[in-house]
Amino acid sequence: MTTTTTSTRTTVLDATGVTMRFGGLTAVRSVDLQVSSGEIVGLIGPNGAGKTTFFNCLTGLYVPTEGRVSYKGTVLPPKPHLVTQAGIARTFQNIRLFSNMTVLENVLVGRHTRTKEGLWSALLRGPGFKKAEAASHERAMELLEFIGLQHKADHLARNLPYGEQRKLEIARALASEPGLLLLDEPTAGMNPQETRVTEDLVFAIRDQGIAVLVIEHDMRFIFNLSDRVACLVQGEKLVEGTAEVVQGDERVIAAYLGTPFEGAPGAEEVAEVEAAEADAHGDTSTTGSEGDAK
Ligand SMILES: Nc1ncnc2c1ncn2[C@@H]1O[C@H](COP(=O)(O)OP(=O)(O)OP(=O)(O)O)[C@@H](O)[C@H]1O
Repeated sequence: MTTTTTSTRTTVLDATGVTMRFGGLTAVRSVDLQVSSGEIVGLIGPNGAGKTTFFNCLTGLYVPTEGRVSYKGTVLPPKPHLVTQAGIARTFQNIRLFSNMTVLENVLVGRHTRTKEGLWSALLRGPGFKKAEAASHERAMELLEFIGLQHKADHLARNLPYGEQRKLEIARALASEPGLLLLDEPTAGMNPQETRVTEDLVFAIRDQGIAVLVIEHDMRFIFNLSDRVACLVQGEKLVEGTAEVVQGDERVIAAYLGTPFEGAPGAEEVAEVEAAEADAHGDTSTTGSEGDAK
């Protein structure tokens, strides 16, 4: 359902009650998240909180055990290529470039969901195909210019420095002309200078009308960047709000420091396990544990 959230903004992504279980482990538990056009939303949480699993549910890599994911009012089919076709593109935590292809070819690969020319047209290399090929090439070069890598168009991807490989992944994702871009730890492994450049790049992407949802562990980066931040802890959304709200929430601080807090996700289960362990050791006291809420 596409709803107007402010005067001009519309809901691009609407995830409702998304739950993902792997056997006995609930990696994501009943998470709701909306992203509107023109917005940058940050997704934070300690290691293992379920952030990437949630991304995988949004992009069709996983079929959520429960819940629903809609893009611009249409429920998404759980197939990655159909999700890309619908308008959601992503990058991965671990860079997934075609290392033996050139920089330009990597971006061209990202355009395949937007080229209409079929197999026969490609094999016969007719005028329709040549025209489409030229248009794709032009668009790919524009994107390389946008990320500042046009001068390396014919370099092999594997020869790029790490920071540039991350940028190339973003260009490849943009080549599919998304309305929503999901970035999974875009500054991982970057130095502070590269991180600043990436921050400007994400703002520029947003200014082109693309909504952005970004997972990051670099708190300065995420709080500078995001209009709104959601924090996952043990698969549950603990809090969502502006940088000030989330930064000031004691539960978020506690979750990062591993300090237990009242009502923490999983706290009941931890208490049960502790009680069972204490019973097994013939100890009647269940207190005294300094274990975290994980
Ligand atoms: N395919 C899978 N099968 C079984 N368990 C999984 C699978 N994928 C993720 N998990 C588990 O789900 C939980 C959440 O993992 P996930 O990678 O989503 O966390 P994360 O918040 O992205 O962590 P990080 O910040 O370290 O990347 C972890 O306990 C992880 O081991």
